[in-house]
Amino acid sequence: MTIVSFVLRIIRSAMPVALLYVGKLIIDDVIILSHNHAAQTYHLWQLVGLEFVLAILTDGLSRAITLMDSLLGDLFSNHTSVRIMSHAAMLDLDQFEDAVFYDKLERARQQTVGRTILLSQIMSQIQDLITMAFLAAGLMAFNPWLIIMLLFAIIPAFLGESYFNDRSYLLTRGQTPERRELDYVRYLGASDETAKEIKIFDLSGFIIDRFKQLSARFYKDNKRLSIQRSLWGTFFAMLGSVGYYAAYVFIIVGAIEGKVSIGQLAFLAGSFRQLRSLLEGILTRFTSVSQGAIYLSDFFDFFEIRPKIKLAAKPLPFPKVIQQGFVFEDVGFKYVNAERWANRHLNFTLYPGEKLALVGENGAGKTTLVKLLSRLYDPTEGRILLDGVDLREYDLTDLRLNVGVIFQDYLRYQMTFAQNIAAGNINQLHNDALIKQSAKQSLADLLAAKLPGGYNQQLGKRFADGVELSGGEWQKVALARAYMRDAQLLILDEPTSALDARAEYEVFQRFADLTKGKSAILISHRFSTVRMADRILVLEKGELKEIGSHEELLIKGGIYAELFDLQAMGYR
Ligand SMILES: Nc1ncnc2c1ncn2[C@@H]1O[C@H](COP(=O)(O)OP(=O)(O)OP(=O)(O)O)[C@@H](O)[C@H]1O
Repeated sequence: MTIVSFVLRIIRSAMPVALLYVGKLIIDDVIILSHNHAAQTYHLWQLVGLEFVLAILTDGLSRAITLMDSLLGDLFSNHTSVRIMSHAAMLDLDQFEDAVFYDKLERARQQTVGRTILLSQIMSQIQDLITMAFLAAGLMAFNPWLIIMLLFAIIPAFLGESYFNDRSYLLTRGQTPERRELDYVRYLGASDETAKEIKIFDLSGFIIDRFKQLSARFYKDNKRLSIQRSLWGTFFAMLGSVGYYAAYVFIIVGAIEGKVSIGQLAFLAGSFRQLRSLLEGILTRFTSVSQGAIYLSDFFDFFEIRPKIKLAAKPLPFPKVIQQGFVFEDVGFKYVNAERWANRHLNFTLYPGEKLALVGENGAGKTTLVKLLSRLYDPTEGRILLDGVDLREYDLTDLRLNVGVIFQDYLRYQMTFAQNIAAGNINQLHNDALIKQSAKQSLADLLAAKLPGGYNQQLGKRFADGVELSGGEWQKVALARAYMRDAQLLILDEPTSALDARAEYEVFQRFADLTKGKSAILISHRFSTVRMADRILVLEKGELKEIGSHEELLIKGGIYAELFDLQAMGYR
């Protein structure tokens, strides 16, 4: 389609000069005929017919080009969005936690909306330049000096435009973090997810003020540049006009002196008028094309970002049955921009079939440990072995299939009930039996029975006919995801925090049954849950402080015993 559009444009670019030239021939003919009434008019009517056909063709070509442009624009936009999503999916979690990365992502994303027309603009630019070349060739045939005069008239304008393009790009680029904040504030101010809290705390005034502050600053900076640009632009345009009119006068004088025919005068004057408006168009477009081109480098910058988690050159398949378990050897992890270690000096073994509970205060490093096990991050120091081999040697997809994690901040997909569960193993999206079985295991099946649409019920309030669930109900749905795959290690990060006491008890009874023979890690702040584990690992400030069974740790009388007593006291 791009090639067709290009060819059409080339043909279209020859049209103005052809029309003008036929016009010239017509005028010259009419003048001859007006002096000589006996002459044949057949040739004249042929020319008029030709001009008519050319005019219709010009119009048709323009429409075809516009159509192609809009279709190409849509395709381009869809294609780039897909590419951005696919590339983002390849990158690591910690890259998403980095502000510089977000700026790049944001700038790349802008390209899909703002720059879709770039391609058609470049093609229009080429088309107009070719038209100009045709028109200029006509002028050149008349007198080469005219072209040189015109060139001198337009060069300052081009230089001026590119200077301001650079400045405007630098300004916009510098504003990227604030623009993201602006978008975020706009989202806070008007979104279904934030409305409840914004109302309760009456935050709208605060948010609107922040928006006004940020947007006023942008406005001020942009205004200054726009005014400068416009003043200089006017000055350069005036210079240009002086050049055109000097050349124009030159031709008129030629006509008065009888050096050019009236037809030629009409042709040259027409060429001039067209050249002038073409140049204007080219200059304006030059601004957006060159801006587009500069912004395009951001687009490619984003695709330059490579994931840091290296895939093994010869990845090993995940063991069919884990033999020795996971061994942590002095594992430490520090987040990219953090001062503190989130995990440090971890030495322990998770045996096959073992149920291990992680306990520790907020920020002790429990979730981080789980992220290391599922290779969302690699350890900063030390290593994790699985059956004696470094986790990094295993095939990543295989590993993720075998290590199932339900995080505490799981997603509430605004999709159907069944799709929400199938998210746990999207290859089984159409396996209704498995979805139902998983729902049963997490107690979500009772919920499905109550929903008007059953398993096809749209969840969440964002789309039509959606039903909102309670916190605990969402949690049961998310929990069902864990049962969608036959993972050998199942990790639940505070999976029952929103469940009522009865549901929690039942969920764990089932969990214990369903994961018999498999390894599992539970993170919980509820000791009623924790004590069901074979062993408990107590973390403090990222380090392992105690490990053992509930009874052993109580006898030891350390941190675990203290925390347990504290909670038990609350129930007395
Ligand atoms: N994405 C991140 N970037 C930087 N630091 C982080 C990030 N996530 C967590 N941290 C820091 O790492 C430390 C451990 O966090 P982690 O989430 O592992 O704690 P946790 O034990 O799971 O806490 P909680 O019980 O509150 O869920 C915290 O001090 C936290 O500030």
